[in-house]
Amino acid sequence: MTVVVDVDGIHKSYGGVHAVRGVSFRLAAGEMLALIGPNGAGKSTCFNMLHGQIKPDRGRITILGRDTTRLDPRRIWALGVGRTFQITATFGSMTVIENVQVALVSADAALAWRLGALGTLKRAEAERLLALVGLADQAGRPCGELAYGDLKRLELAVALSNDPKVLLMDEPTAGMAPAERIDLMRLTAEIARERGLGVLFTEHDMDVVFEHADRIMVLDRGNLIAEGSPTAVRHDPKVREVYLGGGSTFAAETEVAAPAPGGAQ
Ligand SMILES: Nc1ncnc2c1ncn2[C@@H]1O[C@H](COP(=O)(O)OP(=O)(O)OP(=O)(O)O)[C@@H](O)[C@H]1O
Repeated sequence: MTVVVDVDGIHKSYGGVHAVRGVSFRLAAGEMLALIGPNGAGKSTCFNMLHGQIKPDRGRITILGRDTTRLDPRRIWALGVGRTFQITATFGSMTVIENVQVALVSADAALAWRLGALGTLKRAEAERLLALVGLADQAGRPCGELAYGDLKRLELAVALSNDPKVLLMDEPTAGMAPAERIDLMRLTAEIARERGLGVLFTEHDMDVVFEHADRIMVLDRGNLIAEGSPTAVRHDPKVREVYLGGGSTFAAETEVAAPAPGGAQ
């Protein structure tokens, strides 16, 4: 097993709030690893530490063999870490393919686009990425006209533009219709397996999690309370307690204890 991310005892507090308490885990190449937990469990804080937006108070993060604990997001991205956002971050006034071209050539290309000179720059590579995510026929449309599900696919293409070995997806399917969610994560899982890409994702939709994660980690109030296969996590008493025993805050997520239709067993 090739370990692409190795997290060792990371902590983060905000004043008196212990957002993340001593979390450790590993992500392997080609693995789909889900990080779940109720609201406020610490998922976003973990993500933000992994991609460098915030620094842990303690602990160590190693990505692709490099200590990234104190690196800024740009340096982490340059190592081969792709990222998608909860809220899509595309340029609405550019065409679909221009968004990917800009990602492929980064800062210089944004200037080229403003000068109207993006032209054929990285066009073939951008076309390949659009084909990979099923958007080849949308390439010339203004990005602002895309349906939300297609925007999410475009974001995936943009995230893959630096040929990452690690992909961090913070609630990738937020705001999507249920069928689109399953499609996006199926596509992501296929790409992950083909390219040996390690994918860490947070997700509130338990059908998506149980259908597509190879392994699931459960956070509760900053602590990693369970970790294992979807079957093991589904039957873990601590997880059931967190999702079912905690009262109304967890009501929206009670599906965790119910068999996911067609989900992994
Ligand atoms: N910048 C901040 N300042 C103060 N407290 C914060 C900050 N960011 C997060 N917290 C607190 O840390 C805890 C963990 O928050 P975090 O956003 O990581 O949880 P989460 O699992 O991602 O929640 P959600 O599912 O609602 O996005 C919460 O109690 C939150 O209020």
